[in-house]
Amino acid sequence: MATMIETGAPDRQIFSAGAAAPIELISLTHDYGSRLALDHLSFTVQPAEIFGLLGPNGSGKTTLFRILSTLMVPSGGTARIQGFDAAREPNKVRQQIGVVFQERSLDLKLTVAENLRHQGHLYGLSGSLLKTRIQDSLNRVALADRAGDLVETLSGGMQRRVELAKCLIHSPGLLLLDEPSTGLDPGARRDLWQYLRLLRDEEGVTVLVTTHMMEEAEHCDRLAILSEGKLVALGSPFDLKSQIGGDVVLFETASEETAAQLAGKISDRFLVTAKALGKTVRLEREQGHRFVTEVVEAFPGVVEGVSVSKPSLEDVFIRRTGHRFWTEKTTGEN
Ligand SMILES: Nc1ncnc2c1ncn2[C@@H]1O[C@H](COP(=O)(O)OP(=O)(O)OP(=O)(O)O)[C@@H](O)[C@H]1O
Repeated sequence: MATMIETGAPDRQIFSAGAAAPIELISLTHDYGSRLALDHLSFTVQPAEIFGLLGPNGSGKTTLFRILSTLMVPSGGTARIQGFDAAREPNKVRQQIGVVFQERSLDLKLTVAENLRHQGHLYGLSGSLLKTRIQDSLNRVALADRAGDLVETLSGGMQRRVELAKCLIHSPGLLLLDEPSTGLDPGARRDLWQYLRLLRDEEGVTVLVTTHMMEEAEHCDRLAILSEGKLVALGSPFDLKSQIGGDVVLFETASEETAAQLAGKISDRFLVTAKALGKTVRLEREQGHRFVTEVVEAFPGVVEGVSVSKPSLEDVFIRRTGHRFWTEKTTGEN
């Protein structure tokens, strides 16, 4: 994946030269009364990249998604889509985007083609042009042979692909997908990502996905990681993880108090930054396995469990925010 990003990115940048960015956020802010949901977000999404918005519950993904899809006007700052202001020029923006919401938007009692036909009519398409677009859209998601079937007879994964075909009917350059893998089994997820990559590679479509799943975020070319409405990290999954040196080492202890004490002792003795997260002590270190032995020998009887691993996106989140991606209240959802 990393190699593909490295070789693909320069081409995409050449492709983007001179054109308006698919998405440009300038100090974008939104509050719901006293609650600040988006806090001065600024970043740009490049043409023909799959861009992920990753964040835990309440980080602001849905709020941003609703602003980009013109369902909501931000309280401050600017969101531009292909150069158009999402708040001031919503109709122009809608022509540029295809949106797939989490909730199903298909009519189960109609056929696949009928669903697409209705969508085409909403965009002013008709006659032979609409017919061609329906055919093309279904070809793109490998469902042309199911055009005449009732949607209710398709599997969940196929229905998700019809949603994708539906949002492609007016040939948008930018797709906005809200938690696209929700409810899909692993095989259907793989298929979905394969179609997104095809759209990116063969048609230069830009894709923005929101997700709270690390494994899904790993598929993206670049990510914006949000926490409490703030941008805490921006970059490719590979680069973000590379910024964390060595291994991530976790020591489990019996209590939060023990973890806090152990973190202090490890920091003092070994001159590393060890942090207590609940009952766990976390640190980053080259040669993690060797270091584990040193710590266990130095502080006998305190460590109840150990893990050593390569940095993950969760580690990036912890490094940038100082807390876990999933708090005690939300664990179990991931
Ligand atoms: N209609 C609303 N009224 C008041 N506060 C809201 C409203 N919608 C969202 N919020 C608050 O704004 C913040 C961001 O919420 P948002 O739904 O954008 O997060 P999210 O990242 O999409 O979360 P999730 O993954 O749970 O969908 C949260 O603190 C949430 O409680």
